[in-house]
This record gives sequence, structure tokens and C-alpha cells, in this order.
Amino acid sequence: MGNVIHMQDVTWRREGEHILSNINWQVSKGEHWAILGLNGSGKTTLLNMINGYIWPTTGQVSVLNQVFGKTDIRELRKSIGWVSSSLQEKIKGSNYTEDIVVSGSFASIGLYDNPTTGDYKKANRIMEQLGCDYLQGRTYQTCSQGEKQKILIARGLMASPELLILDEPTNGLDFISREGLLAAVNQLSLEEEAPTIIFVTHHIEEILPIFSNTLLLRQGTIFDKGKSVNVLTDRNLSRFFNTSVNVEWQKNRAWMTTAH
Ligand SMILES: Nc1ncnc2c1ncn2[C@@H]1O[C@H](COP(=O)(O)OP(=O)(O)OP(=O)(O)O)[C@@H](O)[C@H]1O
Repeated sequence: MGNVIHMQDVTWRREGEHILSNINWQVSKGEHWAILGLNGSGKTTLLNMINGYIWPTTGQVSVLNQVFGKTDIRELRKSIGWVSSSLQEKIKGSNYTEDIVVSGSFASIGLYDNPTTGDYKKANRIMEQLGCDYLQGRTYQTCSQGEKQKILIARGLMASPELLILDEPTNGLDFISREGLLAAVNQLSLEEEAPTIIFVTHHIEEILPIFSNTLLLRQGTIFDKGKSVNVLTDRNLSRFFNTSVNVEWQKNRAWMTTAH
């Protein structure tokens, strides 16, 4: 099994503070991970590190078997799809959805290169797969929040990445759109050439059964990690959130409520 992410004794310090410390984490091919953590726990910092935008102060990082410091990060980034709210903010509302998706081939936000008919065919196939092909011919600004997220995920898949990072993709979605998006992510994971998916969320019930593993991040350290069923327990999450919670499993998803 190949290593998709390998972090060994990683720390990241800024202005005398440890933003990340003692991070030992391995994601193997065939696993999909959820990352859960309160605001400011270091999730974005961790993702920035995986994408090579920041470097560990100490420790070693390798992504897709490429050791940082010995590899061309820009090349590596072509194998990583990253969907985040900061990407969402960069998209121009007047762009056509299919052009946004195609731009994922060129790792550009706008469409500056000359896409081929093949690129558009691929975009169409991915959009079909995510159930958003009906949006072709529409501008981004006319799409709902859920539709926009699907477009950005489709864009992230255009370069056939080996690793797909979905950073709080359900933010701002109503219940129906959220479940629609989760169903699309689930479907995507079943595809033959599916990338490894890292799914960052604040909501436990969004951790679909495909997310075999979960990482709990607290104050820049790993609070717990491992099989989701073992990590998402009453006892563990009560300690993690510092408040008493109950977890109930329904349809292989964990639902959390406060215990009082
Ligand atoms: N460049 C930096 N310099 C100083 N502090 C930083 C820097 N980047 C992040 N931090 C701090 O590190 C901590 C973790 O931030 P990070 O954005 O990784 O958290 P997060 O888990 O993604 O939070 P959220 O859920 O709110 O997005 C925060 O306290 C933040 O202020």
C-alpha cells in the first residue's frame, strides 16, 4: 500500500507559538479520512502543509510518496485537488460552469489556456458523475451554494488527482443540498480511479461510512486518530469537546447531541 500522506514528528511554529506540534499521521491508499476540529485547532494549517504552502519547522512530510525538500512542490500540487472557501471566493461569478471545471486541468482560476474538445468532454463526464451536468451553459453566479460546491469539486477532479481535499464543503448548505453533496461525494468514492479523499468538517454526522478513518485535531495536536467507529465515541468526543455528549449511530453515521 502506498503512502498518500506521511507526517513524522511535525511541528509548525509561528511567532514563538506552536501552531502544530507532534503530528504523526499516515494516510494510506484505499483509506478516506475525515478531519474534525474546533475553530483554530490547526486544520487549515495542516492542509496548507499538505499542499506545500508552508513547511514544517521540524519533522518530515511526504505526500504521494514525495518527500518535501526533495521534490518539485508545484508538480506535486497537480496531483492534489483542493476545494476550500478561499477557492470559492476567487471564482468570477460571470464565468460559465463548464469553463470553471475545465480550468482545473490547468491549475488556473480563469481559463487562460486553450482547452480542447477532450477537456470539455472530460468536464462533462465529471459533472455527470457529480449530478451537476445540467448546469452547463449557466454562469457561476446563477448557481445555488450546493451547485457551486459541486462545480468546484468537479474542477478539483479535472486533473485526475490522487488526493482530493474537501475543506468544509457543506458550509452554508441547507439540509437537502448538504445531503445531495454528501451523496455525490459518496458516489465519487465508488469510482474505479477514485482519489483518496480528505474531508474536513465541523459536523460529525457528515462523516459518511466511506470515511473509514477520522483525525481529531485539538490545539494543534492530534487528540485521537484511527477507525472512525473507534474515534467517534461518547467518551472520546466528550473529552475532545470538553463537554458531555452522546453519540448515536444510525445508517453507519454518527449523530451527536449534548448529554444534558
Ligand atoms: N501565519 C500564522 N501566524 C500566526 N498564527 C497563525 C498563522 N496561521 C495560523 N495561525 C494560528 O494558528 C491557529 C490554527 O489556525 P487554523 O487556521 O489552522 O485553524 P482551523 O482549525 O483551520 O480553524 P477554522 O475551523 O476556524 O478554520 C489559530 O490560532 C491561528 O490564529
